[in-house]
Amino acid sequence: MPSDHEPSSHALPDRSESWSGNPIWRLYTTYGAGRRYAVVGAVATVLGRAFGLIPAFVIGLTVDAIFLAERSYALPFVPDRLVPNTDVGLLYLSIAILLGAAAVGAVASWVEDWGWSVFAQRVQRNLRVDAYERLQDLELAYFTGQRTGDLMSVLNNDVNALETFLRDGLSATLWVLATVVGIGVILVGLNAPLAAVTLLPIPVLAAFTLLFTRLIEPRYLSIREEIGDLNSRLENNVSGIEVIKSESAEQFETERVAEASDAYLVANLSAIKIRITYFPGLNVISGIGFAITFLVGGLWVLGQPPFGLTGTLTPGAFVTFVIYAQQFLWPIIRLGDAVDDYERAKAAGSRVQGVLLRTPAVLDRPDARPLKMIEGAVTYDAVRFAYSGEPVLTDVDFAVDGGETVGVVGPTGAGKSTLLKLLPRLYDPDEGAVRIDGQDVRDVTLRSLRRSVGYVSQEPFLFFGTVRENIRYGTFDASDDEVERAARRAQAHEFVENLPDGYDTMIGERGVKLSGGQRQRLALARTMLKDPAILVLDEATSAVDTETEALIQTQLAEFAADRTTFVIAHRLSTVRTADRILVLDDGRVTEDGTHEALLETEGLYANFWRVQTGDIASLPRAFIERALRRQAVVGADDGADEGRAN
Ligand SMILES: Nc1ncnc2c1ncn2[C@@H]1O[C@H](COP(=O)(O)OP(=O)(O)OP(=O)(O)O)[C@@H](O)[C@H]1O
Repeated sequence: MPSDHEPSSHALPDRSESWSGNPIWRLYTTYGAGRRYAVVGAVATVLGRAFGLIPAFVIGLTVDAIFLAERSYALPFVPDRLVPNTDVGLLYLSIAILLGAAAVGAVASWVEDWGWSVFAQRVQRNLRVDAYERLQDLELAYFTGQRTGDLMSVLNNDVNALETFLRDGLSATLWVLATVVGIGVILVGLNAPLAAVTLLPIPVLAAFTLLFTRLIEPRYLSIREEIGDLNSRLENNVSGIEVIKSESAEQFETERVAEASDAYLVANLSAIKIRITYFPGLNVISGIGFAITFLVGGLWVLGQPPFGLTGTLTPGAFVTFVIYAQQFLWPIIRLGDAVDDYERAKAAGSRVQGVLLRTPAVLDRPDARPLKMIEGAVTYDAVRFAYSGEPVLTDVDFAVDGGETVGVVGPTGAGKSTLLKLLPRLYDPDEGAVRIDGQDVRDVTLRSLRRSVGYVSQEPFLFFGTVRENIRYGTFDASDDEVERAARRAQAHEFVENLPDGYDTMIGERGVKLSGGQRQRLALARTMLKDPAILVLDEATSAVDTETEALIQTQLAEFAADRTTFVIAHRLSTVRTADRILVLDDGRVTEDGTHEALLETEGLYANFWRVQTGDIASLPRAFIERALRRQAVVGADDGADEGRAN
């Protein structure tokens, strides 16, 4: 079995492939590297089946040769000299063959399960790792447009459905084929016309199964969608449990979960109705087939063969026919299961493929080179950007010299975060270009770009793990001393030291045990440890108290002195000392200058300053009216931001 860290032995599927054709086949051709295990499983399946068919044949032979003396005891592939010449000796031989067949069958069954399971588990492992790798390569916009639960269900349920089919479905299909072919060959050898009667239900069963697949396929697709919905709801609620509790929304959420569960139930029931009709249908068809074999064979043994059939049918051969005809039932039910697994796997396969083959909107160009950082000058050149529809940034033009500290301020929703997310290519502009030291960020490798740009967001994400692991995240080779130094600079060291296990304290899945300000300081420490040439602080200290912020500012001033730094802030004291301040309003840079210069301009910045220094009385009427209008718009878009400053 592969270890957890076994490197994939296959290349990731080519994104430029066209995705027509059967998704399971495509996935098999890409991920079937462990098919030698499947081959072992397949050989064991066929061998097990061959030995499983021996008893019915030997019982028939024993009846005819020993009890009725109607034919000689002739075993295929066994020389006559090895066959005893007394009836009791022959009986012992029959029993020995039956026991031997059972023993070989048991060993074959073990090997069969082992081979198919190892094969399917390896496919599952590689497919999941690749699907995850491809998923995380996709652009940020893909994730914001998808629900987490949906993505989780692709990586979990869908990958598992494929594993189930490869483990059980494929082996069952082969098992059925081996059984039908094996029984067919033996029966034709014993009595061809009666064999034709016994095998008659097979085409009928095939047609019935085809009808089943047509009916069930769309239902399985909708089950997959509903389970995605349900997972999303559950995931969302577990993450938002604090809000649910504080808003006493338990009843409301239970109802929403019930609704999603109802939809899943309805989708499942619709498939179940088809499935539970299918299996009895199979039984009825094979039961009728069995009855016909019994009737024709029975009449024949009685010397009255119907339909003008001629020749003789010995009672022993009839017993063999009857046992085999009954044995059809199991393979057919297994076939039903296999078809069922196949349909689920096909629905799952097309969703997994959707992730595997999706081309990221933001990716390295074929000729991308590492970023050559010279002084860290940043230029935005006629940049336009929209998430979808409404433009968020319009004709943004500015140039920042290497080493400058630039404050970015503006009303909520003006596009400040968006503006700076274009720098590490979390999004690409629709028009214009963002350049670092003259190089378009789209022409350099993402890896080198993102190593050079440190982005500390307003709501930092902490991973489940220790404080140390969280600070070291991204700079995995940093020493403990370096981690501590970064924490000191971010004013995090003291509170970390006071945690129960200091730097080794485990923090919750999203750092829930830490305050907002503490989380921000850890995120800041993480970026300081990374030591990027360009630093973007997006409201990175907004949750920190003013006293701690003042301490952070002193450290930051030193840290930012020799690197280009952008500081997005609502609290203007945070950017007051910046070399330059850009004012963004409605997606455009409307003011650009030092704090003093902007105050003199008497524009938006000067009014913000008045608000923050409590000089409300001298605010121009137009500013207040505009702010009220903007609040109405932003409030309609995003109620959470309503109470913010500015
Ligand atoms: N992922 C997204 N998908 C779609 N629209 C978005 C997305 N992120 C932001 N927006 C929209 O883009 C606009 C600008 O958002 P942005 O976060 O850049 O503003 P901001 O100036 O940083 O605001 P704030 O001061 O409130 O943080 C807003 O109207 C917002 O609703």
